[in-house]
Amino acid sequence: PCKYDLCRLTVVYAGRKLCDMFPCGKEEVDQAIQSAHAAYLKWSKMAGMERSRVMLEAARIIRERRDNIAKLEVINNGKSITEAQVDIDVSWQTIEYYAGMAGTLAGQHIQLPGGSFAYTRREPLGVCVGIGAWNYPFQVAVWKSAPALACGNAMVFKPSPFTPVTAVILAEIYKEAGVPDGLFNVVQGGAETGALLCNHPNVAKVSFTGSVPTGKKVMEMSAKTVKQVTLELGGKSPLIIFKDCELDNAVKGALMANFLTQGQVCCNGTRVYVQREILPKFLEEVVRKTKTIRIGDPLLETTRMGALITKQQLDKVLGFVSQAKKEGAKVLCGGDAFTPDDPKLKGGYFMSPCVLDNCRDDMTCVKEEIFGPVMSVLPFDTEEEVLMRANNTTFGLASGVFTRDISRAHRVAENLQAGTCFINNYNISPVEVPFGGYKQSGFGKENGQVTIEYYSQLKTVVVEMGDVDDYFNN
Ligand SMILES: NC(=O)c1ccc[n+]([C@@H]2O[C@H](COP(=O)([O-])OP(=O)(O)OC[C@H]3O[C@@H](n4cnc5c(N)ncnc54)[C@H](O)[C@@H]3O)[C@@H](O)[C@H]2O)c1
Ligand SMILES: C[N+](C)(C)CCCC=O
Repeated sequence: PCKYDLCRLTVVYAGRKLCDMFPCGKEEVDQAIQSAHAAYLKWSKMAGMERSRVMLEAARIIRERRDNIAKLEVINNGKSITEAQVDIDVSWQTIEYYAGMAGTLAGQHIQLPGGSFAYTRREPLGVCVGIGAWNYPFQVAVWKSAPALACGNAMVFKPSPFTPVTAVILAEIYKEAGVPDGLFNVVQGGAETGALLCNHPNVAKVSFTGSVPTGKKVMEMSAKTVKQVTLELGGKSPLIIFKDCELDNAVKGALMANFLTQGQVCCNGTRVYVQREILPKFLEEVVRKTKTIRIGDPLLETTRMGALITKQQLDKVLGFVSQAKKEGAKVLCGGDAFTPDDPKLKGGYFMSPCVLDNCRDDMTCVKEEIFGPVMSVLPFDTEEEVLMRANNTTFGLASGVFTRDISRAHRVAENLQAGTCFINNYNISPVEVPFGGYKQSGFGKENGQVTIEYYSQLKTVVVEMGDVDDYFNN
């Protein structure tokens, strides 16, 4: 019998049981870390170019099996197949990108007096832990493992217990591509398994994606053995739409900022500030487009919105809508549980995407991360005012601005307190571009060249070419 979390976690899809999953306890976590360490000793001694070749093979396999993995991701998570395909494409691109970087990792040569010199070596950290959320299960596992492996580390990854499936597929692919056994290990489980990883003395780093409260706990546990930490946490990001914008793009951008993955996206721009003069037109268009979003079977190519992750999450999101109404918001569309016609989907956790008008900054729906398809719209008058309101939050993951005024766009981007600012689009994050939060949305980055620094450490080697000073006998 397992004493960790629930003895048996039942994973459901469309209200039906998908599989039973047994959370890993201390023994399994120890084994995973031990075997990862053994693999690390081999992998870290390989040349960057050798690691690169193995990673490129993993990317090739993912690309070849893209449609199959995407289907599994839909069943794992409930998002639409077209979104899942993008996630898998982003994933093999990420592995290719860091494979390319593996062969370029290098130090510096520093000339010192008398022919002496120093050099730096960029070295791996050791066994890194990745802990993932459920909204981008495969992609999050890749965003963490690709830079980690490129730098010569091993990784033990724990997916969310709600989406245990596709991280295992990734582990199988890495193995098939030729990484040493144990280099990328998956352990299953929830909070207690996660805590075992964060408290483990042989773990060098934890890269965590999840909520702010859990992120704080991860940081606290990691501090005990001074592990490095990357925290990719939640958000309540502002999207600012000025009256001089190209309205059609701003409306499409607001949908991109709110409704991908059923609104369960960390960087979503859920506080939509619209300049008062264009508010009626914006609302008319955004509601018209929201009402036509096709909700239903996520495995169909025509579907644009699938099911939320759990009944509990659906109830939580519907609760936010009820609370918003009580606090004076007006529901312009959606906000209800949705039952598709297809009988096999009856037990799924579908919801109609919701647009809320009459919102104020002090409302719960405007202050708290909902993590569901709910857009709160707020009017504003001036740039100065909207910047102050947009920044009045403890979160700082992302932000967006729509305007045709190029100076205004860059000035607003400079003054928004967030890790990313999208100008005239939203939720665009190719692998070359660093992604990460400000304030309580976390620290450290994923993607881009800079992430190499979060998975490696710099050793300085100082070389004396002359004699040692006789300082103590002079
Ligand atoms: N910034 C980003 O890149 C990003 C991306 C995706 C999701 N998120 C955030 O994640 C949240 C939603 O995901 P969630 O509900 O899975 O978050 P969560 O914090 O509940 O769980 C995240 C992960 O942490 C594990 N966990 C829970 N308690 C733990 C503990 N005490 N010690 C160690 N691990 C523990 C969970 O099992 C899961 O794997 C949202 O707030 C969202 O904004 C952020
Ligand atoms: C790919 N997106 C849409 C930028 C989401 C990144 C992961 C956050 O939840």
